Amino acid sequence: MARLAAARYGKDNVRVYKVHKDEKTGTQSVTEMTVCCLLEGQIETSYTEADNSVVVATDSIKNTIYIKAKEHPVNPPELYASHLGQHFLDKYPHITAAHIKVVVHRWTRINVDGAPHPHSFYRDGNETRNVDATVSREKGIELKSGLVGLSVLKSTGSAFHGFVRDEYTTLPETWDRILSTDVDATWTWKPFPNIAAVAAGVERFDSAFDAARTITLKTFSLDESASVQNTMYKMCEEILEAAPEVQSTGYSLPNKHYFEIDLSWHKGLKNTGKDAEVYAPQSGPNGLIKCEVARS
Ligand SMILES: O=c1[nH]c(=O)c2[nH]c(=O)[nH]c2[nH]1
Repeated sequence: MARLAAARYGKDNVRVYKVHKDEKTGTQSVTEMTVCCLLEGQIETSYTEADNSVVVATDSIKNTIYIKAKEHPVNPPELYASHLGQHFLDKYPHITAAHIKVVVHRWTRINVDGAPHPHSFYRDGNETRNVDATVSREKGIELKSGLVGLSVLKSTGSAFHGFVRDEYTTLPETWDRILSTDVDATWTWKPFPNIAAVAAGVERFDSAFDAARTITLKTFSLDESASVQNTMYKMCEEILEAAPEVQSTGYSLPNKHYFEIDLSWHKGLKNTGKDAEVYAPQSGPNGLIKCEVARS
C-alpha cells in the first residue's frame, strides 16, 4: 500500500516587472522579480483519485501573481509575498498554506553627467534580494529574507591555521591567504500573526536588508579572518544586533580557493609565500561553510 506523505504544487519562475511612474517629477522606478508560488492543503485526491475539483490551476496561480503585483506594492518584497500568500488562504477554504519565493533582481539607476536619470537603469551585479514566505492557517506569516549572489574577495587579511593535522592532511597552515566567496545570507523574522502586523513598520525590511549588506561587506573587509567560520559568525552577531525583530540569521558561504603556483622550475622564478603574485583560481572543489545563529 502507498500513501501520499506530502504534496505541494504551483507555478515557478514567474517573471514579473513593475514600473512606478511619479507623475509630478516624471521619474520612473522599476522592480523586476522572479516568483514561485506553491500551495498546500486538502489536495490529496487530485493525486490519488484524479480529482481535479480541488486543483487551482497553476495557470490561475500565475495570473494571481500578476494581479496581486498590480493591486499591491511589490516593495518591500516581504509585503508583496505576504499579500500574495494570504490571498490563497482567503479565497480557497481548502488551501492551508502558501509558500512564496520572491527573487528581486537589481536595476540600479544610471547617473548621466552626475545626475540620476529619470528612467534608465543598469544591472550592477548578479546579487538578488530574496524572500521566502510561508503563509498558513496554523502559524500566520513566516518570513525569511536574504541576500544571495554577492561575490567578494580579499587579497590579504585572512589566515587559516591550527586545524586538525593527521594522516589525512596535506593542506599547509597559512597566515596570509586570499579569501573569496559568494554571499548567501538569510535572516528569519519572528512570525507575524497577519498582514496588518507585516504592514505596520514595513520599513524594517529595507533597513534589515541594508544593514545585512553593509555588515557583510564591512566585516568581510575589516576582519582579520581566522577562518570562514569565525568571520561569518561575527557577521551574524552584528545582524542580530542591528535588527531586533529578526530571530535568527545565517550564512552559506563557498570558500573559493586560489592556489599558489610554484614557478621556480622556470629560471628560478619566485612565486610562493611572500613572493606569490600569480595564482590559479579554482572552479571546484570548494569548501562550503554554513551556520545559523539565534538569540540566546
Ligand atoms: O576558513 C576555512 N575553514 C575551513 O574549514 C577550511 N578547510 C580548508 O581546507 N580550508 C578552510 N578554510
